[in-house]
Amino acid sequence: MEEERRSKFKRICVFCGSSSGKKPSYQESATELGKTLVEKGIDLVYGGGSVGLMGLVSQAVHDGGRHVLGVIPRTLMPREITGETIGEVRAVSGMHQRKAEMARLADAFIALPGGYGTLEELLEVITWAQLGIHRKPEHVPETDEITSNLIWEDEVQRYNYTTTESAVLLK
Ligand SMILES: C/C(=C\CNc1ncnc2c1ncn2[C@@H]1O[C@H](COP(=O)(O)O)[C@@H](O)[C@H]1O)CO
Repeated sequence: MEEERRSKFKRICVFCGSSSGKKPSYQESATELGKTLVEKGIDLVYGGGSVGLMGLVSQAVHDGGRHVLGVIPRTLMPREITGETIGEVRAVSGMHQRKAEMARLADAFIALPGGYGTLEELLEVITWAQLGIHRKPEHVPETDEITSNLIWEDEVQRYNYTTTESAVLLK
């Protein structure tokens, strides 16, 4: 029974807002996602720190006893920027190295609501998947009205700026 609940993914990367936002259901789903990762025996890699939705997901994973790895550019390390860090922290030289490291370490990616940073991170891993640089799945929950509205899949596909195969990369 325990085995059945286990996921094939060992470590998932979560992209999400460094702000909590003002929609309580988004905050609740961040904590819920953290708990789901714990139930399925999945570790977390993320942008580090305890601010916003990032803090809620990572706290739930950490509280549940799974490994949390935050990848933080040295320039963002001061506590007033990222908040208290939990779990393991890996300092990297910059934003590009952070994204490369998160992508390398994760088996799959989930994006929760967020701003430009979240969207940029998500679009990069989708683009890399489209180019065949990796074959790791990306997922945006349907309840996320922000990101799912911004991923204009239907339009991009309608005007032939992506293939049918690439349009379904986002599951
Ligand atoms: C700008 C301020 C705090 C930012 N602190 C961050 N700490 C850690 N990681 C961050 C931070 N800001 C962006 N990130 C990365 O981008 C994603 C969130 O960006 P968004 O624009 O908030 O959606 C997240 O996944 C991180 O990897 C002080 O106000």
